[in-house]
Amino acid sequence: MNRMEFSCMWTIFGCLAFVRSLLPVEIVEALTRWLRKLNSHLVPYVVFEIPEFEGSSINELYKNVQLHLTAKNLCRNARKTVLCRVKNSTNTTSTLAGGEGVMETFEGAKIWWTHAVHGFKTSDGSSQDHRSYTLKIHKRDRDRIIPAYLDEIRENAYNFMFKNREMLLYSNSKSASSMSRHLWQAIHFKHPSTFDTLAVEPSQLQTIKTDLDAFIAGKEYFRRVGRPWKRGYLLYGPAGSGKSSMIAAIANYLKWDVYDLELTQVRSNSELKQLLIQTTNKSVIVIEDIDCSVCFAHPRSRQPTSSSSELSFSESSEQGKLEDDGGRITLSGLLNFTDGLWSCCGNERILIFTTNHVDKLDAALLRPGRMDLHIHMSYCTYSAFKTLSLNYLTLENHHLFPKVEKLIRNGAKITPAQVSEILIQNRDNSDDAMENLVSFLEHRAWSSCKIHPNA
Ligand SMILES: Nc1ncnc2c1ncn2[C@@H]1O[C@H](COP(=O)(O)OP(=O)(O)OP(=O)(O)O)[C@@H](O)[C@H]1O
Repeated sequence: MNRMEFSCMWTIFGCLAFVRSLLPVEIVEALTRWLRKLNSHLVPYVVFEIPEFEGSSINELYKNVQLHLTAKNLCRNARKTVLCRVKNSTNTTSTLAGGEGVMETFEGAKIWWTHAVHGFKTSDGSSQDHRSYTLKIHKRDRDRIIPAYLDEIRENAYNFMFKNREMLLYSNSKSASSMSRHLWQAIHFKHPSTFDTLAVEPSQLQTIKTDLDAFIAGKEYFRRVGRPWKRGYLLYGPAGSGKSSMIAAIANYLKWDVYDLELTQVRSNSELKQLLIQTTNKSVIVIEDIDCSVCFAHPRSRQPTSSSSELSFSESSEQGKLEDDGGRITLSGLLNFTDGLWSCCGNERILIFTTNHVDKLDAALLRPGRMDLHIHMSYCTYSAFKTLSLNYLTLENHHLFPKVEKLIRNGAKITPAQVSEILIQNRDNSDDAMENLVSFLEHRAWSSCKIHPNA
């Protein structure tokens, strides 16, 4: 703008102010209303600014927007992005660079995002950045969209954070409960087992994945049918069939924390209730070897035990009457833990029981609603063996594969743990690994008298 234009502009402003002072207030107000209408007709958008800081505190919404855009991978459409890594994450993510913009649609409305970064000097002379996002939306969509859209942003940001943070493994040790009101102690959970490393039948794996996916997507469904949003799995099978590995794979798949509940350390039903209350949403609660922790087997025929590691009762829970054993946990306490009123104190929890002896468990514990999915972790099948040989030896084929298949199909029992041990010991020589495995299987077949090794 040159000097001439500048002085013209000031002359116009001056004239307008003069005219305004001459007009009656009613006319000024009517004119203002009319000008606003004209403006809204000519510029049909509203713009919201979301600064990084509100005073000296961080504006959570700014962070949420950043994570939301990253989570939805919207930045891929921008010309320039900033690469970063969320704390405790191994994933690299991208966010919008300053001056960049992207567009998304939400419930039919178009929403434009721009990221602004302005450098400025602080009073002590140092330079800092002022960052903000601006959201532009059509005026007609504002009231319809904004509240739900902000909720969506918050939820996406939370889920993204959750997926990228470090997972925790909690345990209820006695020292934890005696020292503080916190009944759980946590360490970082870094188990390497995933659905890709697990050697189980592909169809079984698919069933579990489908069930998990349906569960986590089922918030509205569970609410509509009036059921607490939780799921119970029973993993059963011989020692070394991969029950613990499956739990770790489930937790890694969901990226949920794991609460490893040691029942023998729990002193009463009320402590069990407290432990449940102190678990967080989106967590896997595990009770391993349930048959060894609590004396459930054939309840009516059992005598109460005084052993501190075994908990006793005298009647089946479904009939209602259980022994009041003066402060220790009972079957009814455990059943309440799994599906009583207190079990609904949070959301999105998966409860997993494991046992090597499913036949020893009380039917009350196994019924649907408590244990919704019964997962049989079996001895190693041929396809499970192939997964292990690929994972441990990168071996897709070998002239001894048909022999292994025949031995396994004819009933030679070997657990995935035993197979992996043989493969890991011979990981530098796949021929040795296969020969050792075959002789192990032959020995198994021979000792179980199912087949003769030379058959
Ligand atoms: N199905 C499997 N797939 C891949 N690896 C397995 C599998 N089963 C066992 N393993 C290997 O064997 C080891 C022991 O298995 P895991 O502890 O999961 O078995 P488990 O059934 O829980 O045994 P237990 O009943 O004795 O607790 C694992 O660390 C893993 O390396």
